[in-house]
Parts: sequence; C-alpha cells; structure tokens
Amino acid sequence: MIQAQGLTRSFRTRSGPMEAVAGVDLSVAEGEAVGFLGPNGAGKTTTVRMLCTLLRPTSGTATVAGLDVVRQRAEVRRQIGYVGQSGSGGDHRAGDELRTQARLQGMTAAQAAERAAESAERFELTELLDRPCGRLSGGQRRRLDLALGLVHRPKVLFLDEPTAGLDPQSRANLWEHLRALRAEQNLTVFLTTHYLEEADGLCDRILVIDGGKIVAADTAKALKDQIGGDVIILETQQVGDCAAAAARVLPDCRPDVTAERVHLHCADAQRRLPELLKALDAAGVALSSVEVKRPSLEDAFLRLTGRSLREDRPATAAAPVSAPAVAR
Ligand SMILES: Nc1ncnc2c1ncn2[C@@H]1O[C@H](COP(=O)(O)OP(=O)(O)OP(=O)(O)O)[C@@H](O)[C@H]1O
Repeated sequence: MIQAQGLTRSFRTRSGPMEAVAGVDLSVAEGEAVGFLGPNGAGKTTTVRMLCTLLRPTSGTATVAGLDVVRQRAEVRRQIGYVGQSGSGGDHRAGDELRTQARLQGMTAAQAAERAAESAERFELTELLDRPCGRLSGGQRRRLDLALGLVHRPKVLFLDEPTAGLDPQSRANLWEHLRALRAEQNLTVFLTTHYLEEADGLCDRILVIDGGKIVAADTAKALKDQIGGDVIILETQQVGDCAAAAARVLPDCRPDVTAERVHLHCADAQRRLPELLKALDAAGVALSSVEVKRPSLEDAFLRLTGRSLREDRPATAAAPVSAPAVAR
C-alpha cells in the first residue's frame, strides 16, 4: 500500500545543502499499521510529507495505493488522510470544519453534511459540533483532527505525532479510537510518534529512521529480542565515572549513556551485579537507583540510534546491532 525506493530530500541551508532524508526504502502492506520512530531531526516528518505529496522528493520514487506521489498527487490525496502535529484553534465551528473538509474532497453539500454527522458520532463529537475549534480541549481537538483526516474514508491514514502534548487519559482515549477503527476497517496506518508504548501498542511493525536512513524494520518483539539478555540500568549524577568503572569490571557489557543513566546490556545480569556494585562503590560512584530488566523497545531504540527518545541526548557508546536496512 505504501512503497518507497531510494527516497531522498535535501534542503538548502546557510551552511550548504543538507540531506534530511538520505535514501529511504520502505514497504507497508494493506491494512498494516506501522510505527515510524526516530530521534529529533531524523527525517520522519520530511519522509511523511513526501509520502503525503506535501513535499517533492529530491530523488527516488514513492507510491501510495499504487499511485505515484509526484505524478499523481491529486489521486494520492483522495486516498489518504493526514493528521499533522497540531490542529488549529480559531473561531470556526467544529461542524463547519468537518463539512468543509468533506466538500474539499468533492462531496455535495448533502453528502458532506451526512458524512460530517457520521464522523462526529464516530469520534464522540456530536455535542461539540457548534463549538468554535479554539474552545475545544486538547483531546477533543485531536478527535476532530482524526475525524477530519478520515471524513472522506481514505485507504491510508498518516498520523504525525497524534497524541503529542495530550494528557494520559486523552491519549488512551485516542488509542481506543484508533484500535476500534483498525478492527472495523482495513485501514493502513503510518504513525510517527515519540511514545514508544504508542508504537508498541498500536502498530504491527516498527520502522526506525536515523540520520535520514531506515536503520531497523521489524516487529516490536523482534527488535527487543535482537538485544537479548538483560539490561542493568544505573541512575547516577556521575554517568561518566559510572560508565568507565562498569566498562572495567564488565568489559563485555557495553554501556549506553543518557543524561542520568547508564544502561548495560548483559547476558547474565543477576550473577554479575554484585561485582559491578562493588566496583562502583570502590570508584566512588553514588547510585540513586539500580534496576535489572528485560530489554524494552526503548532499549532497542537506544541501541539502534544511540539516543533515547525521551531524553534526546546522545549516548556515548551505542552502536547499531545487526539490523535489516530495508523494510520488507
Ligand atoms: N525546510 C527545511 N529547511 C532546512 N532544513 C530542514 C527543513 N525541514 C527539515 N529540515 C531539517 O531536516 C532534518 C530532518 O527534519 P525532520 O523534521 O524530517 O525530522 P523529524 O525526524 O521529523 O524530527 P522531529 O522528531 O524533531 O519532528 C532536520 O535536521 C531538520 O532541521
């Protein structure tokens, strides 16, 4: 349903051309939900904007629903829904926005009114149709954004950080709507997010982009399994000293370092923890917490990109695990 080959996009900047997307190959099947993850500036939005026909690729090709995103822009737009990062507020009433969107998609006034009412019902907006968009809550606004993206019943829905800035309850509510939609319709979903649990819970497969290139494409489970073993997480204000001492005593457990944590990937963490703690004590490293756990998607992401999605700080010693470079 979505295919890209060698997709690139360069921008001119003051310091010369920069390649935001540097050769992306990907393939998403009909009805599949894919989570598109990457650190800040990795190229997610640029890729999505190209797939949605909002930005012209510098080179490479992409098709959505079998239609070329450059040569068949108008046709592609009829097949896709796009929910961007922030819906606008303003004085327009929610119902007017829905009807206008439906008209823009080529419906008659009567069809648009019918479809708007149906979408409003679907997303619990019926009572809010007369309310100006600027007076909707964050969660209500996001539901309206979803309704706007789906009012013309697209085959593919692109969501760019749909729950950014929402409180946990509104986020869970939006997830419920997305799950129900997928259960009812054979909708293909392409979702960028900074919330790993969102990708883990909603998506069949995860694509990780870093430096404008896809560095992993697999199920969340397979990505976690690639790491294997356990992860020891040491929380400390002395991450540098902690990582150095850990590397001396456990040279085979490479540390990934974020703002206040050192993550050590070990085959047998429980057995080796006592000698590690002794060495850290001898090195004068004060720990505020120690945790041993199975690798999470966050650990897989940290290992793949060297960065934590949450902290967005470079890790000092991360290196890619063997990962497929091409999706499917
Ligand atoms: N119009 C532009 N002109 C110049 N550089 C740009 C432009 N748009 C994006 N970039 C740069 O391209 C790179 C990729 O940006 P992009 O927005 O695609 O990343 P992202 O993964 O979506 O990041 P984020 O998670 O922060 O939204 C960044 O370095 C960004 O600064």
